[in-house]
Amino acid sequence: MHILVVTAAIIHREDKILIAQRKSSAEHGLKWEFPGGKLNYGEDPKDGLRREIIEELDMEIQVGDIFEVISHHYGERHILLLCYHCGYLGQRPSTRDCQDFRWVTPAEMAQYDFSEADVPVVKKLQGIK
Ligand SMILES: Nc1nc2c([nH]c(=O)n2[C@H]2C[C@H](O)[C@@H](COP(=O)(O)OP(=O)(O)OP(=O)(O)O)O2)c(=O)[nH]1
Repeated sequence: MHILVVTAAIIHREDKILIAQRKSSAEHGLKWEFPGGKLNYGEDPKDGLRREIIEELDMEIQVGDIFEVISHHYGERHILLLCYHCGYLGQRPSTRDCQDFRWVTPAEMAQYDFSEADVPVVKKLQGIK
């Protein structure tokens, strides 16, 4: 048994945040999430997050301060989700390793089906934690 460390980016562009939809073939397929992924052994979390955003969206970001840390259990699977505020550097994202993406306001996130672990993150962004 071990904890899976996952980094996720809260990428701000004016009043909107980038959300991504998982591929239908992935676990939690078609759920919406904050883009990111699993941290590799020995990797700095901010470096890992920059790497994941390139792999997923083919885009460079500036990784800032931590926004929230979520400990969540999906059955036997325990994940530690590190969510960082990130700066948008102006590059257009692409669906390199995701189904879709959208720029949405925190209020608009209510219309999307997020992975369970993200629900408290969405609430915090909406200011209703
Ligand atoms: N990236 C990301 N993953 C999340 C979020 N919420 C959440 O429960 N997860 C879960 C889904 C997965 O079980 C795990 C992340 O795995 P992943 O499949 O995205 O990671 P990865 O890109 O490194 O995957 P892979 O190389 O193994 O295909 O964390 C979130 O907001 N962002």
